[in-house]
Amino acid sequence: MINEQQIRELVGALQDPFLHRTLDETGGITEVSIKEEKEHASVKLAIAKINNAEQMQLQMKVVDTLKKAGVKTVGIRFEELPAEKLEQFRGTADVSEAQDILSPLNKVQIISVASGKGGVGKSTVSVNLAVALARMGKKVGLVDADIYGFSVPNMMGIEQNPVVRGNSIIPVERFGVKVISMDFFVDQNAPVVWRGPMLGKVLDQFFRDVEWGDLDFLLLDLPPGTGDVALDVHQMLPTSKELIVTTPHPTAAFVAARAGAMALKTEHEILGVVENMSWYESKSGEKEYVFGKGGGPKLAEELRTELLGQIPLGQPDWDENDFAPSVYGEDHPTGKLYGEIASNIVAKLGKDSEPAQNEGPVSPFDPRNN
Ligand SMILES: Nc1ncnc2c1ncn2[C@@H]1O[C@H](COP(=O)(O)OP(=O)(O)OP(=O)(O)O)[C@@H](O)[C@H]1O
Repeated sequence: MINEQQIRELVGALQDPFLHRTLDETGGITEVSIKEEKEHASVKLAIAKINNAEQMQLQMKVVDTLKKAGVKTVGIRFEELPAEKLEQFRGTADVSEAQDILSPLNKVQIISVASGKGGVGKSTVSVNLAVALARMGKKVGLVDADIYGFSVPNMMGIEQNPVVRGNSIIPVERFGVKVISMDFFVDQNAPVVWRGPMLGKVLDQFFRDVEWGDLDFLLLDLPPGTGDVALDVHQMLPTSKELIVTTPHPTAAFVAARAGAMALKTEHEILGVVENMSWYESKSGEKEYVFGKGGGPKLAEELRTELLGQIPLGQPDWDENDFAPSVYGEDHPTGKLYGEIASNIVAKLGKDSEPAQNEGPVSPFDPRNN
C-alpha cells in the first residue's frame, strides 16, 4: 500500500478543472488519510467550483490513479477553495470560467437504492420512489444501474427508446421521471454478459453522456448484493446516499446488512431502510405476515439509521390505457405510502435548504462539458 506522501504526489499532479493548475499548485489537497489494513485511502480536495460535471470527472481520475497505484477503495470529499485563494487565480482562468465559478451552484441529491439479495423489490421501490418525488414537483432522474438484470423500463411501461442528439443521449421521460437503462441499448432480451470494467464503463457513460438537465434527485437502482458494479458506483459517486431495501424476513435483513456495511466502509451515508413485502392485508383488514416480521426495524437499528417505511404486498391498479406494471397510483394506499417515504426523504435531506458545504452532492454531468 502506498504512503501519504505518494498519494499527495499522485493526486497533486492532477489539475483543478477550472483553474488549469495542478492540485499541488493550488493547495487543493486538504486532507489525506489511510487505513492500511483495509487498503483504503481517503482524500479531501478543494477545487474552484463543486457539484458539477468537472468535479465528477476529477473524482473518476483520482479513483483511477489511486487504484492503479494499488489502493483498493477510495473515499473522496470535495470542498470549495476559499475566496481569497480563488482571487489569486482569477486572472488565470478565462473570463467565462471565472463567471461560471461565481454562478449559483446546480445541486442534485444522489440516492443509491441497494439490497443484499435479488428479488426483494429494490427496483419496485426505486421506481415508485422516483415517481413519488416527481409527484411532489421535484426534478427526478432514475438510472437503472442493475445492468445485468435491468427491469425499470418494463416496470414503468416505457416503450420508446431514448433519442440521441449529437454526442448525448436524451433520457426517456415517464411519470415526470427521466429514465436511462441498459435495456435501451441491447437487443430485445439478449443477455448482458459483460464483466467487471466494461460494466463500470457503461455506468460512466450513463453519467457523462446523458443529458439530464437540471435535477433535484438522481436515483440509482443498483444491482443486488455487494458486487463489482455496486462498488464502482460507490467509488464513482462518493456523495451518494444509500437507501437499503429488505423484506421482513430476519435472514433477508441479515444479508442486507452487508450492503449497509459496504456503504459505511466506503464512507457513504445511509439514508434509511425500506421494508418491502411487509404483510398481506386480507379483505377483512387483517394483516398476515407472509414473509416474517421485524427484518426492517432490526436492520435499521443495526445500521443506526431510520426505517423510512413499510410497503405491504399487493399490486397496483392497472390502467389498460396507460400500462405501467409496477407503478402505484397516487391515490392507491401503497402509492400514498411511497408519497410519505418521499416526503420523509425530502425533509431529511433538507432539499429546500442548502446542503452542507463540504459534503454537497455531485451534480449531473453535462456532456457538453466533456
Ligand atoms: N410490495 C410488493 N407486492 C407484490 N409484489 C411485489 C412487491 N414488491 C415487489 N414485488 C414483485 O416482486 C418481484 C421482484 O421485485 P423487483 O424486481 O422490484 O425486485 P429486485 O430486488 O429489484 O430484484 P432484482 O434484484 O432481481 O432486480 C417483481 O415481480 C415485483 O413486481
